[in-house]
Amino acid sequence: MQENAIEIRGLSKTYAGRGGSGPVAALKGLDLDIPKGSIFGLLGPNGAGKSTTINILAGLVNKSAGSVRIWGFDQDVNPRQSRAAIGVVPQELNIDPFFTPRALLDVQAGLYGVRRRDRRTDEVLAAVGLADKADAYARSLSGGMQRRLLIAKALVHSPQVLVLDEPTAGVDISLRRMLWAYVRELQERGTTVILTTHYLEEAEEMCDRIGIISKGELVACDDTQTLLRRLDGKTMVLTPKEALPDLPAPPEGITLEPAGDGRLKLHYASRTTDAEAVLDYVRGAGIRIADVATEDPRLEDVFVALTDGDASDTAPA
Ligand SMILES: Nc1ncnc2c1ncn2[C@@H]1O[C@H](COP(=O)(O)OP(=O)(O)OP(=O)(O)O)[C@@H](O)[C@H]1O
Repeated sequence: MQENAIEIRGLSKTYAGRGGSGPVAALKGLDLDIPKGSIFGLLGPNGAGKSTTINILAGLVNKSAGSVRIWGFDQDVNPRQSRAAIGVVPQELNIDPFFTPRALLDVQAGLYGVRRRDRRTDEVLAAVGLADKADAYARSLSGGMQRRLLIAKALVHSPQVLVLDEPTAGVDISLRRMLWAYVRELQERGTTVILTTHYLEEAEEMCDRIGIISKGELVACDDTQTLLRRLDGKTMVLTPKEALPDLPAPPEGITLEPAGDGRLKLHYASRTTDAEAVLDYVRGAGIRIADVATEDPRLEDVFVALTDGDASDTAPA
């Protein structure tokens, strides 16, 4: 049996330049497998190519080169089947204000050729908590409700793969919780979920597997736990009271970096090394502390680290 919900090979996209600027290579030969049944996080800094990838999956953007298989169907060979296998929730709230949720879902079901007797409008609306709004004008729905309606819209044709593009950007905590609970429920019922997010914590909490793209290329792709172990580097920045003495070699798990301005940076992995162990080493070295601060890796730092060579063991060839 086919193991992957999505198989992307050599995917490239070059946009014609906007406003007189030159062409933009948004994707440069992306290879990506997304296993069936997973909640997969597609991460990357602004402009990395996430939306381009998703829009190609959704059939909204034409690729320049490469191949895409969705649920085993090649987009070019079986466009109808591959399109039927995927539902995409866009970033923007683009709902016609004069439709009711029920009408909107009916139109969508029609577009996908779902027969009347097979329609699940009420079930889908109930699942996203909009049963009591089925006949209200969409313009009367709050932003959070509109987002849920977009998810319902992407689900009317019962796709095997659901893609959520930045689903929680600008969404309050309670709605975020609700969305995630629902995404988990979908996964339990067998749907493969792909989401893009800027929030590492969100990816950590939700995703079984994470792919990171940077400048149109995949720079890492791994199980979340494996990836996070590589990303949990912390830095303690220490300002000593006096000039630094000659330092003994640090214990395993701690590396030193003189900051050049008299301060000392100590890098360690918070999952394996306790901050207390770092401080013990500092005190043991006879350093008296005037000030101490810690730095967590930010997503941007992670990308820098991953593109600067140490990702070569997980980056695809
Ligand atoms: N229609 C377009 N025409 C020209 N260039 C585009 C177009 N759409 C995207 N780009 C460019 O392609 C690159 C990738 O953009 P894309 O939107 O896929 O990135 P992203 O990872 O989704 O970013 P973000 O996190 O900001 O949404 C960027 O340099 C962007 O400016």
